[in-house]
Amino acid sequence: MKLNMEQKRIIELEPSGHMLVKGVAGSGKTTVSVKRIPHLLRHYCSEPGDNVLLVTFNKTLLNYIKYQYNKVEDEGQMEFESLMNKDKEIEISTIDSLMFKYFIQYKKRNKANYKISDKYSEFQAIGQAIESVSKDYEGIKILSPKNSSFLIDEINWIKSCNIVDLDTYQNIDRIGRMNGVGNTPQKLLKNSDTRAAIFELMNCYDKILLHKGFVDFKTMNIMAYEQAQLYPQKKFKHIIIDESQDLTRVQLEFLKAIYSEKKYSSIMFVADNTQSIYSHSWLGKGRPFTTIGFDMSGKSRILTKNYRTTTQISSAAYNLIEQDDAIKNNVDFVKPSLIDRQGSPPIYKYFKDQQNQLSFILSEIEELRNDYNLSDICIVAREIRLIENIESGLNSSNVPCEILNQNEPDFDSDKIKLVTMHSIKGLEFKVIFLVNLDENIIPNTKLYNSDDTSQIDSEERKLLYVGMTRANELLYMSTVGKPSKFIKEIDNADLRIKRDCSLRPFQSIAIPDYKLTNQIYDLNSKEELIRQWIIRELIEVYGYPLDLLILEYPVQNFSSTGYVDIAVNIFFNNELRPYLFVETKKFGYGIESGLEQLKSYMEANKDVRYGIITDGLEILIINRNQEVIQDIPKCQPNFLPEKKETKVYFNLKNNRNYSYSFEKEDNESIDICELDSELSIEYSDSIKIPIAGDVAAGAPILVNNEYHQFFTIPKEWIISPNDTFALRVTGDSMSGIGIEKGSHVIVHRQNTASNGDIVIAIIEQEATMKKFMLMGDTVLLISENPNYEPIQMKIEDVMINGKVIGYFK
Ligand SMILES: Nc1ncnc2c1ncn2[C@@H]1O[C@H](COP(=O)(O)OP(=O)(O)OP(=O)(O)O)[C@@H](O)[C@H]1O
Repeated sequence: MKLNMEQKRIIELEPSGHMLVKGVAGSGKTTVSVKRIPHLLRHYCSEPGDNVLLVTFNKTLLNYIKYQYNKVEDEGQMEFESLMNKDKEIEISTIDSLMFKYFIQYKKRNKANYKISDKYSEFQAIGQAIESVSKDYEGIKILSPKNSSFLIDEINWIKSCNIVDLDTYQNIDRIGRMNGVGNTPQKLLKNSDTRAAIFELMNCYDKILLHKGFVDFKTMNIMAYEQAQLYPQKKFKHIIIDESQDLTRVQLEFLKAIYSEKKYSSIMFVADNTQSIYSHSWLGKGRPFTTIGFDMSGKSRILTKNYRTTTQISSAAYNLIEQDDAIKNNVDFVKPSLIDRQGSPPIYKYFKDQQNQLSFILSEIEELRNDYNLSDICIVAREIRLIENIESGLNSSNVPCEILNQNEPDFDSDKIKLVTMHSIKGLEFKVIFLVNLDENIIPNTKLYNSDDTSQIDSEERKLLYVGMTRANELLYMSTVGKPSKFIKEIDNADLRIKRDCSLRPFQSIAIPDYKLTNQIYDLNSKEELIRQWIIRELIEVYGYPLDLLILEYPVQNFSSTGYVDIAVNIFFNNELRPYLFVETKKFGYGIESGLEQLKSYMEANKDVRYGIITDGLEILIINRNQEVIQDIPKCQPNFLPEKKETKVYFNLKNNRNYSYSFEKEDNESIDICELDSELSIEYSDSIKIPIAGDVAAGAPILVNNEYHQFFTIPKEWIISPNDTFALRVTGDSMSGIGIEKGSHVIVHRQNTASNGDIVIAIIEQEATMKKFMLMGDTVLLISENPNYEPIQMKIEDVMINGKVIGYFK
């Protein structure tokens, strides 16, 4: 991997206290964090005890980082490996395990043997606390057992923010609240009895837990922080905090407490707020670094290029961010810049039921096995139960798979990995299936309450964004039943209906936008929706002009006539003939029955080359031999009527042949090449020459003066603009030199001629074109066609009207 300039600069930056590295998903934040370690060890850890700590958010990410190191075998990496093993100057740890060690010391110091509470004891404790506190707070509706989840969540939030007194709680902006239950307590107003009651409830709840020998996880964090402040066992000269946007205030303050600030020390926050998916996080909610005592002005670096995913996947994922003002307006928001890594756009599939989704996953995996290892594939869902469903489906079909174990994940095992959206943070796989992107699942509406649904939407949207940006190469997204509202936020043009196919997923079209309505029997039919979608795709994606499409195209099959839903015609040798037949069924109807019909239509028509059958969900494309092909053939220029006309012009001024092309609809744009040369000829100016009429190259006819049509030719080809005109040839007496009936000659008006000139001669008020030859006092007018005899005339009977200076062959 060749690091970019900014990545290199960050890795090699001279440590000078706090700094921030912001970056978009896949921009190399983790890569930079990890590669900075050997640099710090080598150059900025010279004193005994100097050390480096890399903190990650979760265990999977921690193991992933370690795994990445074992995998890479380049020279620098080996050096790093040896550094890692040599001594204890470096520690890579999760924030939880670091804090837990301090909690143990806290317990020892206080001679207490607290255990971390489980969910059951917490719910029991909150029930008792509600009962007790509500006596003193009559009329505070929130103190009800039905709000237990909400209240526990609020207590956890208070502790996460390290709010230790009521006054602070009464006055703090409550950002990022979730309740965890469907029913919804009212807004928690500042300086209210409700807040006072909750604070009291927290104290009571803690006492009840403590009485049973428990502290909850967030209290454990506070105890660890207190221990680190008072008795920091080991301080670190350099701390790098990956995914720092997800940490709570207590966790951040804890890290500050174990940071040893001295000359050339550093604490580097690595963050991407678009990936902040935890409601209790501190910085991810848009709070400035000054709230934790750091002023980041002039101390932040930005990485904008997403190296992980293809341009197509990045663009599709970014649609979600575009919809979210809260994310875009965040001070630390970084807009991704695309790198040119082309690949397939994400594939979006809709399914009626779980079984169909599973069958699709199984059949795709079967295909993918040709190009990928099973360990390259990861299936991701919002909830663990959904992952377990897929796991059991894969197991029943004997497809090796495993739910990624947080503690000892085996990234290499030849098994498909299954993981929740929360745990896939920081990881990446070549192929990702995001399954069950269904209504109520994402956003998880169970988390909604009355006043902060947009906050929850924002968090859930980021979760989907995180999931989408984990894919290196291929991303599948699927829905069972009603799709998540986030799917609509992704531009349909950024999605595809299947692999290696340009067709975009079905989208309904409003009746006023229907095409070819004069050919439709029933505008309201369900089939018409599908037909109009395919018509739009044929035009917009595959480039077929609307006027080549015919609806209800008749096909004669023995004695009966069938009607194909859409026939796409093409021009073949300037003749229209059907090329594609499309049969459509109503949405989700299935394509089996239609396929047989399509095949019979194709057999009955000898011209058609391809057939398509679709019900908006499934699509099958077959060729003439009834073989399945992946994509609909695109419209080719030679399928269309010729727009350009090319003639050969023979210029009698220099005796050279030119290829002369012009647009049929705009004959002023011309293209001229010397014949047999591809190179266009530059000419200084062009001029419009009127077609003055016909000239019979056989029997002479009258030259008239009505100029309706023109030729555009280079000025260099003529003698004088005002004396030049063109005539259409109606006879064949000059065919021997290539002046055929129907072609045109360019004439310079003059009344003299030299021997050998081709002239327009007026004889008895009629024009004729002949070769001029003066013989004494008679003129010979010679045809270039052995069928015609020369005409001999007295010189006074012949009037020369002009000389041919060139002609189109
Ligand atoms: N300069 C580079 N050239 C090529 N690949 C790179 C470069 N920098 C990073 N990558 C690759 O891009 C992918 C993403 O890198 P990394 O995981 O460090 O990004 P990140 O910013 O931490 O992502 P996220 O925040 O989404 O977890 C990795 O596969 C990494 O190897």
